[in-house]
Amino acid sequence: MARFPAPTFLTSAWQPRQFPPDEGTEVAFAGRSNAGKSSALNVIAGRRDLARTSKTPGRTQLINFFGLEDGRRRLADLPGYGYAKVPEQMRRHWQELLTRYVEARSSLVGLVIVMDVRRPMTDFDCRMIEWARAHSLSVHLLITKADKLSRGAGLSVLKDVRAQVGETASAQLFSAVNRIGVDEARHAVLAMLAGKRGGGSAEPSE
Ligand SMILES: Nc1nc2c(ncn2[C@@H]2O[C@H](COP(=O)(O)OP(=O)(O)OP(=O)(O)O)[C@@H](O)[C@H]2O)c(=O)[nH]1
Ligand SMILES: [Mg+2]
Repeated sequence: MARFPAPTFLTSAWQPRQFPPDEGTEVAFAGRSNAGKSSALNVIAGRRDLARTSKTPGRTQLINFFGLEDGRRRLADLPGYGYAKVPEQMRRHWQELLTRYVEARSSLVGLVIVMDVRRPMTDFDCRMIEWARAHSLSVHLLITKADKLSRGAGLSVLKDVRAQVGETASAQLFSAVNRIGVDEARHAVLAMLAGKRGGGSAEPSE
C-alpha cells in the first residue's frame, strides 16, 4: 500500500487569523456531521489518532490543520455540516467560518467530500459540489462506511453517485473500518495536493 507522507498536527482554528500561512497546497475534508471525515483522514494519513473522531455528531467544531512532511502541503479537517442539534449561534459561526475559509484560502486546491454510503448526496453535499465547481476546486467524493452495505449494494450507490455528478467530481467507495479504497483515496488526495485534478474532475475555468 502506498505510504502517505507523514502528516503532523499543525493547529486548530476557529477564526481566520488562526489559519496557518496560506501557501503551498491544501485539501480539506468536508461533509455532513458524523459522516466519517476525521476517521477517513486518519486512515488516509496512516495515523490512527491524528484527527479526533467520535460517536457524538458535531465532535469536530474547529478547523484542524495537518502538515505533510515537506511543509508545503496540508490537510484540513472541517467541522461537519447539517447537525441539527448545534445551537443556532454556533451554526451561524460555523457557516461564516466555512465560507470565509473556502473563499479566502488560495492554497485550497481540492475538497474531499465525505458521505455515508447509506445517505449519499444530501442537499448540503450537492451545494458543496456546486460551490467547489464554481471556484474551480477539484472534488473527490469519498463514499464511506462501505462496510455497512454488501459489496453489490455499495457498487450500486457508487454508480448512482457517479451518474449524478458526471464529470464534476471523482467518486469511490471507502471504509475506515475495513480499509476499503485506502490506496485509491491516497492517490486522489496526493493528486489534488500536486495541483492536479482528481480523475474525472472538470478543468479549471481559467
Ligand atoms: N462502520 C463504520 N463506521 C465508521 C466509519 N468511519 C467512521 N465511522 C464511525 O462514524 C462515527 C463518526 O466518525 P467521525 O470520523 O468522527 O465523523 P466526522 O464526520 O469527523 O464527524 P464530525 O466531526 O462530528 O462531523 C464514529 O462512530 C466512527 O467510528 C466506517 O468506515 N465504517
Ligand atoms: Mg470530525
